[in-house]
Amino acid sequence: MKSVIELNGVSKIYKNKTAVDQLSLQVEEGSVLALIGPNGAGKTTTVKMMLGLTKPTSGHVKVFGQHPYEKSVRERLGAMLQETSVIDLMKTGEIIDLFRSYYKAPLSMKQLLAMSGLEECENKLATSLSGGQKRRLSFALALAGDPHLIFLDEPTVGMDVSSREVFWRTVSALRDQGRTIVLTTHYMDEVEAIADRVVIVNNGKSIADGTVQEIKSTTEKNSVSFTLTDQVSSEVLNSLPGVDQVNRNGNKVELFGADTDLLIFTIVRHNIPLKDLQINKSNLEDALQLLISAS
Ligand SMILES: Nc1ncnc2c1ncn2[C@@H]1O[C@H](COP(=O)(O)OP(=O)(O)OP(=O)(O)O)[C@@H](O)[C@H]1O
Repeated sequence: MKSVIELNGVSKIYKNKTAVDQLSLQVEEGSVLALIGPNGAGKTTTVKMMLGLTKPTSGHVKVFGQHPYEKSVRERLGAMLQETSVIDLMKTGEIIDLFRSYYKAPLSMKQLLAMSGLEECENKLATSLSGGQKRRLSFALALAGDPHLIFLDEPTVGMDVSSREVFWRTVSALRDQGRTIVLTTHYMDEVEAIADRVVIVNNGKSIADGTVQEIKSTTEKNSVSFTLTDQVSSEVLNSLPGVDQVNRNGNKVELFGADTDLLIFTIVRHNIPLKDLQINKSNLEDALQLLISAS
């Protein structure tokens, strides 16, 4: 697979604040990379360096094998950044047309309105759009030049559930067409649904890098919990196949083990008398919090 973005030992220092610290990573063509981490971790600064909007203090950034501030690179990028600025007194359709005019082979107005879910807003003044609609306009503008590489910095903040659905369906379709997508978000369900690869950033450093499953498995703590309806000793529970740990409070029991299917098979096979059985799977949010606190 070809790398579209290469970061090699990249740091960014603002006065005496190190926002990004020796970050190296490659982004493969046709993939969705999610950069996640707490507020102030350095995600937006990293995206801005990939876009050529901020120069690294040290290290190298290459996009399509070139410096990101080259015109030929910029023509192939689209970005939806956190600030949504709306040009006063222009209609949604007029702003989209203005952005289309910057590119040699823009997408059509019809395509852009459909992809962003703004069909009903073409003739509305941009200043009268809701917060979520302004984010969608920002998405339409990012796509105006039919970009090969798309940056989405916290794209769905302010969008309602159905807008989010339209948004992620469009992003998935873009990936299926071979577009490369770099995403930052604080919504872990979105990362689990869309990302091919996740890089966790904390204090400007990459502290984990892998697929969603790989990241989750580094900290996985799956369990089944239930209420005993008859006496069973803790020794018996501890000795069951697949059980790594037992937490018990009277007749409330939680059995931990990597494979919850095996835990259920085991408790059925050993006729453990129980009610209110629940399966508890660790999620990406748990993994993120654990990895951050351990770093
Ligand atoms: N222009 C700037 N001047 C000085 N410090 C800055 C500047 N931009 C960012 N920083 C600092 O760099 C650090 C990283 O900021 P950045 O915006 O990249 O974080 P982030 O991970 O995107 O955060 P969030 O999730 O809140 O958007 C923060 O401590 C921030 O205050």
